[in-house]
Parts: sequence; C-alpha cells; structure tokens
Amino acid sequence: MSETSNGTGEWPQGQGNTSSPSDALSSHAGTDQQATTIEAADTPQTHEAVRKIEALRATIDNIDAAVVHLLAERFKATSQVGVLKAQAGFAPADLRREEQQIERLRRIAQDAGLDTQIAEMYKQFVVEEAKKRHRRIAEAGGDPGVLDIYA
Ligand SMILES: C=C(O[C@@H]1C=C(C(=O)O)C=C[C@H]1O)C(=O)O
Repeated sequence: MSETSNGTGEWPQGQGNTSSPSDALSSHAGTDQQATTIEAADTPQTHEAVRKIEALRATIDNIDAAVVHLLAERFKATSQVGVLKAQAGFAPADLRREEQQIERLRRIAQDAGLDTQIAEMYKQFVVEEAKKRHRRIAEAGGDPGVLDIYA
C-alpha cells in the first residue's frame, strides 16, 4: 500500500500525482491525514470517477454559495434584533427561544434525513455568533455601525 511520499499528507501534484490513484482513493478514505487532488488524479482508470466527482462539485459549489448568501441574510436579521434588544434594554440571549429553535431544527433534520448533530452544531454556531454581535451592539449603545459593513 502506498503512502504519500512528501510527508505532508498531500499526494505530489502534477504528473504522477498518485502512482496508484484508486489505491490512494480507497485506502485513505476516511483519514484526515491523507488527501488526493482529484483534478490531478485524472487517469484513464479513474476518469469516470473524476468526471462524476467534478459534476457533483458543481452542485456542492452552488450549495455553498446559497448557504453563504443565507447566512449573510440571517446575520443581518439577527443584528437588527440585536439593535432592538439593546435599545429596549433586553439581554442578548433568549434561552426559551433557543430551546424552541433546537427542537424545531432537530425535527426538521430528522425529516430531511440529516444527522441531528449537524443541526445542533449549526444552531450552536449561528446563535453563538449572533449573540456575540448582540453584545458588541449593546456595548456600543445600540449602534449597529459597530459591525461596520459585516453583520
Ligand atoms: C436573534 C435573537 O437573539 C439570540 C440569537 C438567536 C438566533 O441567532 O437565532 C436566538 C435567540 C437569542 O439567544 C432572538 O432573540 O431572536
């Protein structure tokens, strides 16, 4: 079984990216230590797999773009909530709302066939980031300008 020769966890680039690409793809699947640059792994033996992976990557790229757009809109909305809370003298966090959100997201994840832990990590990430921004807004006396152009 071949190991990466450069010790970086990356297979060497360019010609001969992998001396045994299918070996590289299968034997190192699931380990974070090893990596294969798919583009450079395009050989007659792997061509079909490379073609399918590239098509799937176009979909993945579209999804990533949509997610970033959605996150931008979410943070713009939560920052506006932060301004309203600061001006009304409310605390940044609302734990009751968070409990309802996590329940809802777990249900949605289950229905969608998504690991509920991913829904929980998502919720944890966005809510903690939103509350950090709320605190910064509160410290600035309800001035959303503290976030500059970024929500
Ligand atoms: C945005 C709010 O503030 C906080 C952030 C939340 C979020 O990011 O969804 C939810 C509850 C609050 O802890 C809110 O109360 O709606």
